[in-house]
Amino acid sequence: MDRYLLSIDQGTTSTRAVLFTTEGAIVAKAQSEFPQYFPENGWVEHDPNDLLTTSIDCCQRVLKEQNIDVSQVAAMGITNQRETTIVWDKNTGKAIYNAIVWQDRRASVYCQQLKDDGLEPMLQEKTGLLADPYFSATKLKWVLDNVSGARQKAEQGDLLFGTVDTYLLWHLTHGKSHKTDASNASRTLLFNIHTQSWDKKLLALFDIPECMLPEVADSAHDFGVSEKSILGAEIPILAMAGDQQAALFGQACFKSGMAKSTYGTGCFLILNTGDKALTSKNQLLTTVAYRLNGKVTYAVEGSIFVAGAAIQWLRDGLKLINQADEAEILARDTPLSHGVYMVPAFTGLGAPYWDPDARGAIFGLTRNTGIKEIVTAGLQSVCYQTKDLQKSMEIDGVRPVSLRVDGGMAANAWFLQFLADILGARVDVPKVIETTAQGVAFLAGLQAGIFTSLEHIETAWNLEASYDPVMTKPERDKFYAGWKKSVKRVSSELN
Ligand SMILES: Nc1ncnc2c1ncn2[C@@H]1O[C@H](COP(=O)(O)OP(=O)(O)O)[C@@H](O)[C@H]1O
Ligand SMILES: O=P(O)(O)OC[C@H](O)CO
Repeated sequence: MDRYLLSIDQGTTSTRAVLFTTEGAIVAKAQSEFPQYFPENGWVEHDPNDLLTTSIDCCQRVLKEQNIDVSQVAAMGITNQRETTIVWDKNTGKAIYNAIVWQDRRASVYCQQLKDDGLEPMLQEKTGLLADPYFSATKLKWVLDNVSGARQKAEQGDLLFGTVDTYLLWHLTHGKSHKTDASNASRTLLFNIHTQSWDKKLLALFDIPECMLPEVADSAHDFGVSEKSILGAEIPILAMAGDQQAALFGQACFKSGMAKSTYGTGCFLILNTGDKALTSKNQLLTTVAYRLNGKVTYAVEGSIFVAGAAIQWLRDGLKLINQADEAEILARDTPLSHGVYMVPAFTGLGAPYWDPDARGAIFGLTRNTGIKEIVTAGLQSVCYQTKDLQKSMEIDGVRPVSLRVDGGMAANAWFLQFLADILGARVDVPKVIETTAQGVAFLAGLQAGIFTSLEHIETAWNLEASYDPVMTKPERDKFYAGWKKSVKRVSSELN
């Protein structure tokens, strides 16, 4: 009887369940979108129940459509949008407030205060992160400070905190397992990445009761079993990882110097630095890539908040295109000398600028500017932002030996060629671009003994296409100089 690995990939705009063979090939997938809530300017929320029900529904659909008996699923893994913060009552399982999404900027004033108080170097030293509202701690503090009765209940031990992995695990195991993995913990601003434990000084700073926090485990670990009533039989949950780290794993970037960049709603470039936790002097993040048998592999990360979302905005906001893939047709028909720059700082700027109050702009408009120039500038903005990250990594003394890409925008060949040109580096696309789901399936397979080693997993990664740079250096430098000038002009310091 065939056996399978099942992944839940709970993302920012949709949830997927992906079923893999025990060799790591995709058998089938199911996907569901859910509502986004924007209660105030800069706030982004999800209903936690939507995240749970879409996860269960996608698993049920994928198994049913393939007519697969649940007992054939050897193991499952959970990967998730990171940092998004949920607090729930452990007696009822009900969240006391909506999930506060990673993009949410409500804590920006508080974060500025942390910077003004000179606390950012200490935060960076312990956690590898910065004083930015992106991370969980300041969102969790907001819930405890603003939801009536929350702090008292938390102190009594009645409330639990989790990122989305933890929330799903707790519900799938009917409250039996309150755990996270080290890659997710490393995004909270509460976790000391050197000691691999919740940091007492940070818990005191943010005023977070330790009893709310999950136990932190390896990324491949026996997290519990899903309750029989949910999917028809118990399935061992053998892996959890933040989605970007899971993609690094799915891209088989196991050696120091290997990097991947995922182009979904945002873009996240992660470079494996092996057993060294590099402290960036250039505003990049240091993060746990994965932890196996207690051994931590670290990474540096550049996070860009708006990548594919810029194309979505051109489609849904400005209605300049009907479908995302039209962007490629328009770009192919646009001379590179068009002179338009778009800076999609819709929710501020992430790495390396970390300017939560910057807002977007389009520069260089003339009477000749039309739809195709603006759409092309949208695609190019994502390449320039990747260049910013590459430059920052170089200043920090690390240079990707190769860049493996994935995510929705990796379907756009024009974009990938311009990316290779602007980076002056080769860009590789794998055959399976569901690398996030694949990464956590690999991790679950490792724990189940289906994959015997990282070398074994490497054999399951296959190249689909490579893009080599053809642009000259003077041209590349000229385009990039135009971007740097534009990005300076959206800085919040000027507003
Ligand atoms: N051919 C394309 N060209 C440019 N952008 C695209 C293309 N296809 C999809 N996208 C963008 O990719 C994003 C979807 O990617 P996906 O990896 O599914 O995102 P997420 O997991 O963050 O929801 C959307 O923002 C969409 O605008
Ligand atoms: O849901 P995604 O794929 O946009 O990823 C979100 C990131 O994990 C946020 O840090």
